[in-house]
Amino acid sequence: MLTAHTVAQVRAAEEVAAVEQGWDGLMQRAAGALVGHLLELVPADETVVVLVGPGNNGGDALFAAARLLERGRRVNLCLLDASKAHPAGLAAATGAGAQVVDRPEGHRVAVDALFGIGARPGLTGVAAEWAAWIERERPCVVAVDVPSGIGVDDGRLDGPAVRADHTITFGTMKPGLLLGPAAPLAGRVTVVDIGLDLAEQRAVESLELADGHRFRDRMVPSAADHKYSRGVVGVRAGSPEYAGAAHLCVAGAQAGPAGMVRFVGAPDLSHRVVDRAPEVVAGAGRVQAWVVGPGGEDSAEPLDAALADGVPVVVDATALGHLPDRFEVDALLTPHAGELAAMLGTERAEVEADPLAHARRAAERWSATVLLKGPRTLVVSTDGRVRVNTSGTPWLGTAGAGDVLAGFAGSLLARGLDAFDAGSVAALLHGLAAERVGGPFVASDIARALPGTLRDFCDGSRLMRGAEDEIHRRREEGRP
Ligand SMILES: NC(=O)C1=CN([C@@H]2O[C@H](COP(=O)(O)OP(=O)(O)OC[C@H]3O[C@@H](n4cnc5c(N)ncnc54)[C@H](O)[C@@H]3O)[C@@H](O)[C@H]2O)[C@H](O)CC1
Ligand SMILES: [K+]
Repeated sequence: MLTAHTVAQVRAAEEVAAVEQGWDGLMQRAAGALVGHLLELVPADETVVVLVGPGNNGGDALFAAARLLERGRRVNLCLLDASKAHPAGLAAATGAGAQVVDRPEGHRVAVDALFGIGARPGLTGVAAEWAAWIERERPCVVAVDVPSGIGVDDGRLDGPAVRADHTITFGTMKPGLLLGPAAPLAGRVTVVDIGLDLAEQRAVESLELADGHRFRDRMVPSAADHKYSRGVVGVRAGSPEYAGAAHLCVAGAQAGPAGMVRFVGAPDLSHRVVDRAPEVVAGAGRVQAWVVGPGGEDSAEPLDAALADGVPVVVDATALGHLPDRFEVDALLTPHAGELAAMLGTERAEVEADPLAHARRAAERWSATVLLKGPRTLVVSTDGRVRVNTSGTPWLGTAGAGDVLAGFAGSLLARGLDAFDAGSVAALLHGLAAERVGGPFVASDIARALPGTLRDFCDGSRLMRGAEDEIHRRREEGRP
């Protein structure tokens, strides 16, 4: 599981680490880690330009520049404000032979050390000009700690920011490297250890395939299980206009760990669902969770009927327009940005600019877990926990993908996961299934890939196969 911490949490952990390592020690450790990655990332014959800001972020990079020069690399410096550049770092870099240049133009590799976690979002003046040069010329950019100018705690963009290919971040991920419009600006992120202890701090989390062991026992049936003990998931989805949504939601529900899918809808739609998926039981009956809304009629009735059962519920699409004042059951709301905007009476662009704040607001407002779909799907619980999903591909922007997701999440809920786990595991596996298929694909392909993805998640077999392959490769190459 990846974890990201806020600026305040990092600052507090730095204070503790500095008692042992000293502030200089911390900075040297950050610089050392940075050098190691730069030596790997930057071709030996390239001259690197380091964009140096006024704080410790610039300091990290100046000490790294000195060490690069000692290793025979060529480094130029662009100083945002020569009078404010970290004095000892600047002395070290220039002492090792770094040249100060006025402009970054002409370089093909840049290190972005303008601002780190001390930054306000949005660059101005010369820093904004240098960010514009990066946009225009697209040099390879390695960002130090964070791409300068992003909203570190929330992933907001408030004006220009640096677009990086790689980010070497210290001690922990930062929320802005994972979520919101800022996340894509970080490129590939590497977390390096500088001795910060954040283990006890609540983090923004991101599940990975390797986290299956946390959920395995709650999903894989035991020898004593039967279809009812595995959980029954009920689906109220589809309409004459959107019959396909019923099929896709059912397909998602069938791909999950529950033992049975029940479908409730108009008689001819029910017949069509059962014709296509003979394992489905049509008609009302006991369920452990409901999925309501995909392609459904714009009416309050399906959600009201589901809520009357008092079991957990996934609420999607049209049902999001008929929410109760507050949920009394464990509920997972699965809007995209447009739907969340409508729920909160705001604009889609507002939600896209600050997804975390809006998802939080809705979770509080309705006392429900909110899964906000997007390139980085967010899951926010009623008690403020946050998970961000990083799996998936842009091919997932395809009709019906959300119907499959809602059904699959419903199956996890029926199996006994709470809404936070069900939503975040569903988003992870939905994205991994998409990666597995490759794309282009249709939503049914995702539903078909989900059972194998779920199995790999639970038994770790793909990981083990990956590790075995790696061991085999190393042996063949005579490596340890
Ligand atoms: N504390 C340590 O010893 C360590 C820090 N590390 C690195 O340091 C940065 C954080 O450094 P800090 O000096 O606190 O802040 P910045 O370098 O990010 O910049 C602060 C400086 O810039 C001004 N400023 C901020 N935003 C803007 C803006 N948008 N436009 C103009 N000016 C801005 C602000 O007022 C300050 O004066 C951290 O990220 C690490 O890279 C290491 O981790 C080692 C330990
Ligand atoms: K930076």
